[in-house]
Amino acid sequence: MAEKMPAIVKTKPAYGAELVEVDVPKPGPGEVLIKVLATSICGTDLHIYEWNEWAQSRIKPPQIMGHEVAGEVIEVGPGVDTLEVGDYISAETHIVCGKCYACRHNRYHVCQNTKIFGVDMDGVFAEYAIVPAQNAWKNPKGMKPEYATLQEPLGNAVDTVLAGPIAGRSTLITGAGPLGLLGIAVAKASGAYPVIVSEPSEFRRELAKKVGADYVVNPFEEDPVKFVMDVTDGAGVEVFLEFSGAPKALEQGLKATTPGGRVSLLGLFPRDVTLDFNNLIIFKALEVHGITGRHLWETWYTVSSLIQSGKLNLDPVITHKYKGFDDFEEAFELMRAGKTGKVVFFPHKG
Ligand SMILES: NC(=O)c1ccc[n+]([C@@H]2O[C@H](COP(=O)([O-])OP(=O)(O)OC[C@H]3O[C@@H](n4cnc5c(N)ncnc54)[C@H](O)[C@@H]3O)[C@@H](O)[C@H]2O)c1
Ligand SMILES: C[C@@H](O)[C@H](N)C(=O)O
Ligand SMILES: [Zn+2]
Ligand SMILES: [Zn+2]
Repeated sequence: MAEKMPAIVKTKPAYGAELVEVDVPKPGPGEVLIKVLATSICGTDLHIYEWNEWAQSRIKPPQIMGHEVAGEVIEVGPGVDTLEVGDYISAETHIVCGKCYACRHNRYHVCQNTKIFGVDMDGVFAEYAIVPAQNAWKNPKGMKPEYATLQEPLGNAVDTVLAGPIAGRSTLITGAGPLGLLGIAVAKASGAYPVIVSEPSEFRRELAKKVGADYVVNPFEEDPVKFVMDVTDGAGVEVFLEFSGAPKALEQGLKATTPGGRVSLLGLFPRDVTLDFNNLIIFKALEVHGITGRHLWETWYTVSSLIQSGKLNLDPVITHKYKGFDDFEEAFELMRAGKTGKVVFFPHKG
């Protein structure tokens, strides 16, 4: 096996990243080495690439980027008895402590000592990568690598959409970025109707329709609250799923939700948000959920089954596929410009 490999590395504390030759790592105790078959870009990778305030406070270059992955185990480190060479895996990115109050209540998704690979340590934008065995998820052999790598963000979408009843429920999704698009796919596969999507980008509204949205609205040109009221005969939606992180979308979504309805919030807001809590949440008796990460490991079972059911319309979500990493800068710039859904790399060119 090769001793060196190309990897997308955050080399400096500045905008961008570099494609460099690095050593193929050796798995330590409790780790496995995988051959990366597919890996996809997350919004968090973009923040690291752009070197925003959050990245500056958390990332310690030089570091291999990336955390969404599908790969084959090619070497097993000391003490690993749950995996063997040839296993086809994806990975939960949150490395949890198992010891804190949250973990001891089986709330691993909110472990207070969470570390994330590709964020707090080297990641998977490389031909080979290390995965902690405790974070590996075994995939069925037949699952396409381009779907298997999407399971981690799909887990975010599944926890958002399935935080309450969804079948047959009128649903508003704000934001059709990569996560919102996955949310649309999950909502449609789960029987939501009608699914109304509010998204300012025309490109992404078109993608939303391809994935299965029943209605789309441009919130910068039309009032999405009036739009929802018209579609729902004045009732408002039963379910509001926030995937944009835009404060305005949150307010509009709350206004468009029917009294007694359910609100699940995944988008991260860039600043504190001011809201009329009394009229928008309390007097409407809304059920509000904050969503983070994935439930371990219930969410992974659901995601894997949804993919295997064939009911998730993922192909339109994957807008860009790259063999190798040579064009990684183009991929990141397209994503920055909002001209993509999910972007998938297949690191091995052969
Ligand atoms: N809670 C978690 O665990 C978790 C995990 C992953 C991502 N996230 C967050 O989820 C959100 C979605 O992720 P993404 O990668 O799809 O982000 P993204 O920035 O690519 O997508 C956001 C979309 O919202 C749209 N938008 C902007 N203003 C809007 C408005 N007023 N109304 C409706 N839509 C509007 C944008 O055009 C864009 O298409 C982000 O805020 C991200 O930080 C949270
Ligand atoms: C790291 C972050 O981007 C990851 N997708 C999560 O769910 O937490
Ligand atoms: Zn991520
Ligand atoms: Zn913990």
